[in-house]
Amino acid sequence: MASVVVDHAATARPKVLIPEKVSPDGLRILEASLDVHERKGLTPEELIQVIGDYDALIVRSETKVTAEVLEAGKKLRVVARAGVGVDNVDLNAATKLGIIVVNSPQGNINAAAEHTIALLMATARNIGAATLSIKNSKWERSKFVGVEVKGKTLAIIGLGKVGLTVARAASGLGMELIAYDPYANPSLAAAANVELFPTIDELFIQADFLTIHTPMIASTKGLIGTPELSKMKPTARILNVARGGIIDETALLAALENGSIAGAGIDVFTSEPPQAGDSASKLIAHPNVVATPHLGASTIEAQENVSLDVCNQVLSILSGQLPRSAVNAPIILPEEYRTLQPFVILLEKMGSLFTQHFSSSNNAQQLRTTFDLTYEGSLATCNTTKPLFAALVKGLLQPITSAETTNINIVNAEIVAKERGILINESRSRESLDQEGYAASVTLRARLDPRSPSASRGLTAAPTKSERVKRVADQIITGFVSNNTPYISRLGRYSTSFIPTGTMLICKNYDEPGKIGVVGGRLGKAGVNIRSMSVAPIDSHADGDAVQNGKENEALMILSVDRAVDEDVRKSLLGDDGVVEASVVVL
Ligand SMILES: NC(=O)c1ccc[n+]([C@@H]2O[C@H](COP(=O)([O-])OP(=O)(O)OC[C@H]3O[C@@H](n4cnc5c(N)ncnc54)[C@H](O)[C@@H]3O)[C@@H](O)[C@H]2O)c1
Ligand SMILES: O=C(O)[C@H](O)COP(=O)(O)O
Repeated sequence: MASVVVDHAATARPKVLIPEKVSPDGLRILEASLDVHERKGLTPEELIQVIGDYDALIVRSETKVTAEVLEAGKKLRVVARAGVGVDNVDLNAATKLGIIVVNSPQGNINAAAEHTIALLMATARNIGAATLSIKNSKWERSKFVGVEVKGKTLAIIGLGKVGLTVARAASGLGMELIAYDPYANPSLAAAANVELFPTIDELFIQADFLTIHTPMIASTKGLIGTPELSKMKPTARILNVARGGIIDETALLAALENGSIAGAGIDVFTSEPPQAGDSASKLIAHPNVVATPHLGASTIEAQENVSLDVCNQVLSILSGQLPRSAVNAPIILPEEYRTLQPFVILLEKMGSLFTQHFSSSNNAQQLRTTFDLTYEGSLATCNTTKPLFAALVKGLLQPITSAETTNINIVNAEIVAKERGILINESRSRESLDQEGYAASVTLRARLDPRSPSASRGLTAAPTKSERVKRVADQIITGFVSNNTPYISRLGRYSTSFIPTGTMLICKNYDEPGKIGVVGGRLGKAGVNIRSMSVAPIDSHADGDAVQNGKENEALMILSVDRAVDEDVRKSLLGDDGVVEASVVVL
């Protein structure tokens, strides 16, 4: 058994870069544990120059988080989008680099919906043009006669979170609601008084007002062009608070100019900010257009919501916990989050314990191992175990690598494991754990792998069945969670119960009088205090052979100590008057 010395010297506080205006409510909660640098107005080149210093980046829609930025972010673990849309973040590059991208999919829904209603009313009553006129000292009452929305048909394309919120508000204004969304929930639509249409065409024909609330994806880019606009009533008005490019700006300008529609309320543009002479700026200049500079989410309340949401997620990720809304990772339901979170900690500890306790000095080679990971009890019914898998890979590699491992997460764990030659077979056992006093447990079992330990030790013959059985019996860790605290209940052939935390000394010995005193004395001499100690006997269910062979007095002594145990101190514990094996693990 080898000890692995891990340097746990205090590291600098993680740094977070915020190159845009993000509400201070969230930033305040970061300041307690992170160095928060607000640096507005960085050019793309400057961003690439400085990003290498940062562990986290928080942006809104203005910062282009390109592959170059992400690659330059050598320490970057999370990009947080304080809002919904992540079209300004190169998700593929982030995923490849193991950088988690999180967003806040709920925080600004109401703001976007209210802004849509504001543009709806503004286009109906010519608010923009009338304001401009009166500010120019004119009094043009007859020029700005509007229309009422009550009794009019509002056609909604995309009946998701914002679309439904708009529908509910418009229903309160007395509007008739129709929608097209092939993936909409019909009962939610019905509850909001929305008639769902199976095809989009009828919406163009019937709409007095048409509003778009889809994401900007391949199927929605240019969704509304000249053919669609030409089907609309000449009195119709169109709104876009979703994304620039869903309506073809050139086609919209032409439709306004030739009178095939009456007006438009636009918050989002193909290029932001629009450049002089481009299609967006020509559209904005049209007198029948009410335009806002991407203000859909710009309310104090929404900015507070998204800021708190993503800052909490940044904190979670930097402290090794699960993010709530990772965009480039499987979504974890809130109830699953509660179940999985303590097991994520447990799995990381089990992986780290495995490497430190069982590995030889040739660690990287040793880890080319096949593992069986078995989830028992309530964990067996979880929809996803990906975070647990990732936590295990992270734990296995943590003691032997540095920067690379800190970047292991649910996004890249499978790739990293594959690269390292670690194979993990996950399985579920639905056997009840009622007798055990806890609801779920996990067992990690190393399988003898023809590629690895034997070969690395220079054994040429194939392992015998008994060798295989022995290895399997030797290299097992079982853990469970009780009151949100992780416990190890089996370590190798020994049945135990300890909390895997801090520096631990694990000694194998024959349970004879005086051994504990020897270990305590030698540690004391080296200035190492024992915080707690437990003795783990051989698990007779797991290793009947050992019991039969008269080795039942073999036991593990597991000590939690208050400081690092140096290699010479560890060695001083070995010997006839001491213990048979000793490993130091830092968990
Ligand atoms: N202007 C702003 O500041 C602002 C603020 C918030 C959200 N948004 C944007 O609003 C849009 C909607 O956001 P959300 O939170 O409601 O998203 P969402 O995912 O909840 O809803 C989108 C809906 O569009 C539907 N959809 C997808 N493809 C479609 C298609 N081809 N035809 C019809 N429907 C389709 C989906 O089924 C889904 O129901 C997004 O583009 C988002 O980025 C803008
Ligand atoms: O996607 C979003 O959340 C909105 O478009 C808001 O973008 P913003 O944070 O840049 O205002």
